[in-house]
Amino acid sequence: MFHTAFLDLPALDGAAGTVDLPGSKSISNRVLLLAALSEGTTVVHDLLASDDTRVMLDALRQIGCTVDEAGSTVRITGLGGHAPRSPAKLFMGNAGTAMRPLTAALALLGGEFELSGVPRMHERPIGDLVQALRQLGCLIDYLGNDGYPPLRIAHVQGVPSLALTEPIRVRGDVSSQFLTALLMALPLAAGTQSIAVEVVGELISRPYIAITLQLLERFGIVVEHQNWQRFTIVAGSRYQSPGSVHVESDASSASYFIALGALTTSATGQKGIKIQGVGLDSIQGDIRFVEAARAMGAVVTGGPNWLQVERGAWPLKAIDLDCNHIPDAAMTLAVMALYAEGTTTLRNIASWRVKETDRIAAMATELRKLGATAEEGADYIRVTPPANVADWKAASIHTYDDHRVAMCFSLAAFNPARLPVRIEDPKCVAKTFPDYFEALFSVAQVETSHIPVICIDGPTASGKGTVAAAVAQRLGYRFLDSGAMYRITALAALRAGFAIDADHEARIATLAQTLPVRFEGGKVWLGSDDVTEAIRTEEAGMNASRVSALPAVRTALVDLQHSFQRLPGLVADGRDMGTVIFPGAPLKVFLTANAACRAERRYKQLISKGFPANIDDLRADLEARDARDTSRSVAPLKPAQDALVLDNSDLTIEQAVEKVLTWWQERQPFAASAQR
Ligand SMILES: Nc1ncnc2c1ncn2[C@@H]1O[C@H](COP(=O)(O)OP(=O)(O)OP(=O)(O)O)[C@@H](O)[C@H]1O
Ligand SMILES: Nc1ccn([C@H]2C[C@H](O)[C@@H](COP(=O)(O)O)O2)c(=O)n1
Repeated sequence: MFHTAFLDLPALDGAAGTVDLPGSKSISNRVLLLAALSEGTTVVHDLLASDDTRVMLDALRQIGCTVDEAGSTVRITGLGGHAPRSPAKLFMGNAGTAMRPLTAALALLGGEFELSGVPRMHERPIGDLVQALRQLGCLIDYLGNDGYPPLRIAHVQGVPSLALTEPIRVRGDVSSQFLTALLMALPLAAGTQSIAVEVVGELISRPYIAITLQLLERFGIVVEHQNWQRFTIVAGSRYQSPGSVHVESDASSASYFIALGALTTSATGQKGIKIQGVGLDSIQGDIRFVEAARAMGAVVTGGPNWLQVERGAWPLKAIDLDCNHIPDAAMTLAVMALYAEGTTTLRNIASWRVKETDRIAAMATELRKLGATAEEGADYIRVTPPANVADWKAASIHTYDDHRVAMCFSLAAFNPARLPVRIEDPKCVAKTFPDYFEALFSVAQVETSHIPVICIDGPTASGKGTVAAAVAQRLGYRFLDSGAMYRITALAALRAGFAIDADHEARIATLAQTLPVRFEGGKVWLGSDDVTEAIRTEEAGMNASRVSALPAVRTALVDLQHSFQRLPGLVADGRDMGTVIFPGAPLKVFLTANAACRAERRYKQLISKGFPANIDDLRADLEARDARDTSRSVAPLKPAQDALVLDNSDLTIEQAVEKVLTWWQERQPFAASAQR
């Protein structure tokens, strides 16, 4: 996951390949709650690991369920008729799929609970559910504003006596989660009598209710319904664990990759995008996004657990669609509309206004930043793409702590104007798809020379490794420590019994070409040996300097260094990054510091690691190393012609990092809007 303040996506050319999607959020949280209410142990396979499932799991532990996690498999031993542990304060984050059903279940189970969330959760309505529960006889207080969380459930005496003879009435036109919450909780009270729930107003997002009914059935609860307006929980209903449940992949998450298949082709001739984990027979309503994508031109085929998507009509066809049945996935259509001929209208999406953010306003605002025309109404959005290629703009997309805004706007990186797109706060995707951008990059195609590189070259101990690593971390870019390649080569050569000299040049070069080197978890591996420490000694640095003067060795290491230039970008540190390895890099920094300063830094560095050191010897060594590195015949250490020189003798590390980031920022087309 990218924890950076923003993530810059360079213009992407195409996409092809296979993606495995994470589990469905809707199914995951429903299954967790049903398992918690059941008797016995349920093993849940392929559970989504995300912010929303995390808050549900934490809450279930707090109320007394046993929860054992092993990767994506979770074993839950439910309450099975026992009282939940109380009192308890439960934090629900921004997870509507946890807040609403838990409120209903705990209100019926009895006990004292406070349920709260992030500030946005406290703006998301829950009044209609609370009203329905109060109608039943549950005691629930608002702790902030009426109609909104945080809430207090106040059944100190345990299970409340409930008024079940009359049908329970609940509004269906604000959020279908209110009805889902009641349907999942009411079987707790349906021992001797049937319980009826009547929907007031039109039921929105009906497919989500269908998921609820299907999962209830798997847990032994039969619910009959008449025309989706009246639901009856049959008397004698009891939650029974099915033993194990597999969570299918998230159909809403699939929408980004279905869109990707529809709007891209592959330079390598591969055919489209294959999506694994969810198929045309999915129980999730958002699978009907496939119909909308087909209407826009996508060619979609599929089987029980997979989808294959290829570009069909191009440009895409504009559509006018009632999206009530696919409220979440429909956001992806708004971005696909950027690639359509004409105006796309998405209707009946009033629920967008009470989701993680006001999604209608958010989508309209951000689409306009890209150069599109976006008109918003109370329950619709109308999108007309930029009139010409030249009308596209490089935008910094604000994401409103809304995972879907972040994910669907990543698709704007395929714009015909070849402009980069900045996604602010990319970690918001953690709500449902923590590794979304990694999955996107695994199938996205871009000519390597278009992947941005920042080069930081300079003499030894100037701080370039430290600064380069920090810049890479701030941008979410990969990091290449090219000096490590030479250090490892020297070590491997000595271990193979080769002296580091011209006589052994060819053999060392052959060795370098096939180095079994891996950089993993902050460690450097040579085959199965952890050489992290061994390559960091002063002696190893001097040997690296010697080996790096052999032209054939330099040539042998070129491909390995180039292989680091991958999405979303690279920061490379060394001696010849800007002059030889990445001569087209848009930013080249030559980082220096005076010799006294560098010797002192190295001295402190070694002493802090417990290595003995002498500052005069260190200075003599680094000057000798500088002399060899600058005077060798191939790729000598020197600033590239277009490099910016930064003497950081009097700068702190953070100041040097900020300077490089400022230079980088000045080169970005969306510099101004990123300052928000
Ligand atoms: N601006 C700075 N102020 C103070 N200390 C710094 C500064 N920059 C780097 N250092 C410290 O100097 C030491 C050497 O830095 P670093 O290892 O990044 O240098 P380098 O140029 O990559 O060296 P080499 O080429 O030998 O690998 C580190 O301990 C680092 O924390
Ligand atoms: N791009 C590079 C990187 C390193 N070297 C050589 C010269 C250095 O003295 C030696 C060790 O580098 P360090 O880890 O200290 O950065 O490797 C080079 O020639 N070209």
